[in-house]
Amino acid sequence: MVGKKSGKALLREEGLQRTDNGMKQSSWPEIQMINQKNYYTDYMKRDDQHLALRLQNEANRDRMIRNAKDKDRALAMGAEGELDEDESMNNDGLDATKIIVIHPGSQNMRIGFASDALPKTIPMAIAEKWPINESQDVEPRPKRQKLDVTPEQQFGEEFAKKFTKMSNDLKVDMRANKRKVLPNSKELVVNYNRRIEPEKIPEHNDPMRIEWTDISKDDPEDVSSYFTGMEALRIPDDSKPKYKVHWPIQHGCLHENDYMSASHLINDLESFIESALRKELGLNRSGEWPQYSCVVVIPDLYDKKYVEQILELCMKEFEFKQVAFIQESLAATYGAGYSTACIVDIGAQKTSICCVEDGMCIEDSRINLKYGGFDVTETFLKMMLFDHFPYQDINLKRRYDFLLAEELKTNFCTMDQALISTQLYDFHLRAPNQPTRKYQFKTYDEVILAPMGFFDPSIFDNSEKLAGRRKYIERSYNAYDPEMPDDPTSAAQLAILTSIKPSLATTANGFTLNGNGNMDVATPSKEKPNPLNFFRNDSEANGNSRVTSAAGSPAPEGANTPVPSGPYVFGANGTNGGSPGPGGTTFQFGNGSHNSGTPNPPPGMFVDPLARTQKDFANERDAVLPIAPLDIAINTSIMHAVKGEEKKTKDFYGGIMVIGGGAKTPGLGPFLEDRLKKLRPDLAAKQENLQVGTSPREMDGQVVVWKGASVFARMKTHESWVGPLEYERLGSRVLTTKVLWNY
Ligand SMILES: Nc1ncnc2c1ncn2[C@@H]1O[C@H](COP(=O)(O)OP(=O)(O)OP(=O)(O)O)[C@@H](O)[C@H]1O
Repeated sequence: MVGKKSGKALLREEGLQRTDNGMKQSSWPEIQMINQKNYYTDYMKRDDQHLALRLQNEANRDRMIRNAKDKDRALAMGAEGELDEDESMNNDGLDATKIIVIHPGSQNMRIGFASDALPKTIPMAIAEKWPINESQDVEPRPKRQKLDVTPEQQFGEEFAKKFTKMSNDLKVDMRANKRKVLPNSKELVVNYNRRIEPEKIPEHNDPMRIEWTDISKDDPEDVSSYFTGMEALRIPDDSKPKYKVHWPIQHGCLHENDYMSASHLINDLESFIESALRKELGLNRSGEWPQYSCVVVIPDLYDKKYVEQILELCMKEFEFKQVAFIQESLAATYGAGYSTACIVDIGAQKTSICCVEDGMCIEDSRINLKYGGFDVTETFLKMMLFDHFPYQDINLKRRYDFLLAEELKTNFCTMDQALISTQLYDFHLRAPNQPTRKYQFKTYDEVILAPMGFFDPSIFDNSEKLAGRRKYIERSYNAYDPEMPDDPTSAAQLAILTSIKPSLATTANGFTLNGNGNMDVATPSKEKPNPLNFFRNDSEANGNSRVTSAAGSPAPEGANTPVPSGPYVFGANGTNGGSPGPGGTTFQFGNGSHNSGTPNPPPGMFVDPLARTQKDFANERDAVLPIAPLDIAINTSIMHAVKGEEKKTKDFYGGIMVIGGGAKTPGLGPFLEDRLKKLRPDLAAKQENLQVGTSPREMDGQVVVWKGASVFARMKTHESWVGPLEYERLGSRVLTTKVLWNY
């Protein structure tokens, strides 16, 4: 029987093709069928796509066979059940005492076994014999603009103005908070400090005298020997022979500016880790290292070349059994035991912010700012020197002065307004081969204004933070397209950079990103709009001023493109309900930006031939120093994480965790919370909607990342380990299948 379609079915079919007014029913693009004749895919055809899986399966099979054999043996011996799972797992390299966890940092490296409760912390410094030491090599820090002038003049007019303004603003704020403000506190401090002469104490009478590093056992002719950590920092500056201290990592990146060649830098990194393995972990014989697995913590916005370099060191030099990587923020959530949080990690020279949800970093929320606790130390000294600090010769490039300055900052800086009054303190200056000198000095608002730099980073000296970057080590490019930079970037980071350099809002290929994160087609070059118009139209027209003039950040090109100045205001009148869009000044930039940072133009669209290439765009982006007030940066990060979802907004604002050494500044948490509440008054009403906390269970905020990495190291379920066989076959390409995120 020949079937007939029902009337309804016929109508339905017709309806799909046309409607009464002849228009299509859906605006979804029609997807053409793939022509099977010409169809090609390399999915699961390349070695790197299935090698990891194959090796994993082989390992599982071996383990099952081994377990079965063990069970048979146990049965034969009549001891069934005695073999517990943990015991059998020990054979698979998951014995925590055989896993090394390393967290390198700009100032400190943390290292330990995954079984340790706490890591060892070592200053990440290495000293080698050198014709001159570091304080002779570069000018003193804080950088004095003029010498032989009064202390108030030595840092230049701009600093003087800025410091005075911050001082006045603080007074106003303190009065508004009903705190006592005496009119002459500053004069009292200055008058006291300028009169002080140090009291000399003979070294043998100083009970706290420092044991300087004994270099007599180091052969002066042996150029390959070195000291690391505190030993390096305690080598007398005037030693014979002289030593120079290098810091292989600065601002969270390889410190190219400190070296004459890439190989020297990498050698130092290797020597530093090697010395930590020997001295701190007691693994003296290199023959032992292949028995150990290693987990390395890397930044959220890492440089691929850096990760690949570490992988190479671990595989080829240390010959570890296997290596795994974890990102800092993710590790922090493991350490704290949270599944969802906004992690704010204030280190020595970088601050990273990232929203983590269900065990994954939200890629577009990652932000990496180039400031941290070291900037507070330097600024505190600058402010104290300005106020006639009695030890005017202090120089952060001298080892003993650096240690002293860190001590002063840690002991006296606070963000608690209640503690701000004229205070009398003392310190001991201990320098090698000199009598100890005891100084007294007074402080007033310097102790709070220096850490307030986190919220007004133009007070920091940002002038040389990008110096020497990519001097030797090029950025990473896509293996199949050598013109396509492929270091990870994020929409939130780009928003920060764009707020400093608005021309970055135009992507490579000439596409302008609008406030919705969509691309506007570029007009031909002659009529190409000034990129700043984008901001004027979308932001300033809405009454939101934007953009900072963060000191040290390059200004946009062209005299006719002035940087709009003024405070950062994100969100419409500060009440943007978490949805970035044209109404606010939060910008959401394209999807899939983790690859190149800029979306590719949609097919068929006009591409301006004169527009920048992806490489130009990356160059331009890399030339901008990412600096923004901490509260603004957190807001930007969360906005890019939640993409307008109200529940998520509350989850992240309600779970901000500040960690890292810089976050130990007393009063920082409540101060930050207060600032965020002013930025987001819509969330401020309920305490649980906006909360800033530190690491739980009184865990030291400096080690929570390491702790989390050690938890990760002990997990039996993840498949992130890279073994020598995979590395030998695939090289660094193995990371694509082995890390938890898009590599
Ligand atoms: N109690 C404290 N109060 C204030 N600051 C502190 C305190 N303890 C440590 N710091 C500061 O913390 C910083 C070091 O922090 P941390 O060890 O987290 O940095 P890092 O991991 O080496 O750096 P980065 O994250 O930049 O790579 C230093 O600037 C130090 O002065």
